[in-house]
Amino acid sequence: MFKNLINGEWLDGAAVSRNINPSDTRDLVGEYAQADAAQAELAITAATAAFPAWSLSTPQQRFDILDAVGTEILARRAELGDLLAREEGKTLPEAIGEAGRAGYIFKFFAGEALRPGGETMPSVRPGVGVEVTREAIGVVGLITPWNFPIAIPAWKIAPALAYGNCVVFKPADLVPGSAWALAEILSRSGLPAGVFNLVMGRGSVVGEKLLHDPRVAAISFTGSVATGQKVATAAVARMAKFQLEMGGKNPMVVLDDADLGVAVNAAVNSGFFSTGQRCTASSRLIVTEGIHDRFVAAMVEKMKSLKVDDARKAGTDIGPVVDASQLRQDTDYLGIAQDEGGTLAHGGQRVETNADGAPGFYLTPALITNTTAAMRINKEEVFGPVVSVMRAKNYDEALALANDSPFGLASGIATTSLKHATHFKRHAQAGMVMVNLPTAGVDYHVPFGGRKGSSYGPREQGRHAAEFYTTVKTAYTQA
Ligand SMILES: NC(=O)C1=CN([C@@H]2O[C@H](COP(=O)(O)OP(=O)(O)OC[C@H]3O[C@@H](n4cnc5c(N)ncnc54)[C@H](OP(=O)(O)O)[C@@H]3O)[C@@H](O)[C@H]2O)C=CC1
Ligand SMILES: O=C(O)CCC(=O)C(=O)O
Repeated sequence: MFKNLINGEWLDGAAVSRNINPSDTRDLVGEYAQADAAQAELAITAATAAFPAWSLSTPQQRFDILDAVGTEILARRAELGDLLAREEGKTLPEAIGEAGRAGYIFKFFAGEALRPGGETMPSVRPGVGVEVTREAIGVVGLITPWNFPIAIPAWKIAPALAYGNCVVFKPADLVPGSAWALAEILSRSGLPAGVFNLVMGRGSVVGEKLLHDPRVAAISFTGSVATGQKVATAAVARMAKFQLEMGGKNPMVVLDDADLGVAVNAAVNSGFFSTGQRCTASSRLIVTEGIHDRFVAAMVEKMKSLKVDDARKAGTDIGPVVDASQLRQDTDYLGIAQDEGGTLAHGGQRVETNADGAPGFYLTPALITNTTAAMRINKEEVFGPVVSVMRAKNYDEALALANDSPFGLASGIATTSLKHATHFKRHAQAGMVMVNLPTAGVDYHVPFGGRKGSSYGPREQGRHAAEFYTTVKTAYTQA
């Protein structure tokens, strides 16, 4: 049984959760502790007690710890990637890549611990000096989703610690394995007891405790819009700082002048890789008249070559959906899209067993054509390997359709026109814009986040992470 880490000790939970491999549902990855509210309370108490000393730790101490954690993750990325692929279902190369990304994130924020910055300036009053510095905010509650079981925890935990905060980390119940492995590395890193706490357990129990405890100064959340709204309501009620990364309905515009191969590769990658379970996935393809039919035909040809199989098997392009509930959501939307008048051009078949006969949550990637902006398939996040195509008369209509969404995370365009690429970068209503690239698969050293219903609060990742994990102090001194 894998236990929770609270105040430097490994503790049994109040219950046990079974971590199941979605590629083969007979395979039990492990049994993991599930905390109750009392155990979450213990973790918050430990983090609160550890904060005064940790917030005053030196940049060297923080650098050494975070750098060592990054080094170990990178050295073990194949093993950590294997565990990740086994519990979440993304392919082994994707999972190893994600583990590597987590390692580099720790190294990036190790460096940031050495670059605290600050400003000094004269006051407008004679003889007075002004210093502007950043300080840690306190205990932060980190609530993460299942689709990036090690990278998202890393990009919340590493900056939190780098800037001197103490952490209570609640991973998604579906993927405790990667979270536990990361916590185990952190437990040997030299962090004082209580600075980092792992509290595996249900969102409705542990997550809710973090939202409502007045000692938790800030909440960083990634997950669904519905839960994000709960986080916001609870945090505002007690004036806690919060940051939300939620859904996307990311468009990719394909213009007549696009390189067909580039456009198809970008659309297949960002629509279907990681089984479409990325908030940055391109789920709306907006294609201009002159290339529409050639593009759809090339997409279908490419999709025929995609191998849907066990996530850890060599040659698999698309692993299973994460669980039965997400699979139901995906197939429900396939039905909704067709009922609304869309055409299932390819895929969308439920596959009960993989090539070796193992039962899993397999679904072949689906392309739905003849859709319009009014359809639910173009408004609501599916979070699976389901992509729709809309026709546009020209660039202007394509841009308008791309921006016609309650979400605004990532937006892409495939074009060889510098004029259109430049205009799109300026006018796409999204936090991230990609030209001739997939909308998914972002760098780890630059800001990540969106607009409208996708995100709320300061950006994550890169140097911008300091905005959330620190608070600004302005000090005046009369000489
Ligand atoms: N933007 C993104 O990256 C993601 C978007 N999604 C979207 O969300 C849909 C549903 O996925 P799901 O996993 O249910 O997403 P949730 O928003 O329910 O889960 C995200 C995290 O929030 C926790 N949580 C759940 N309820 C609460 C609560 N009341 N208070 C505090 N924390 C809570 C979850 O815990 P627990 O796991 O224990 O329930 C998990 O750790 C997907 O189909 C997809 O559309 C999902 C994942 C990532
Ligand atoms: O596309 C990426 O690299 C990141 C996606 C992500 O963070 C998410 O899906 O939650």
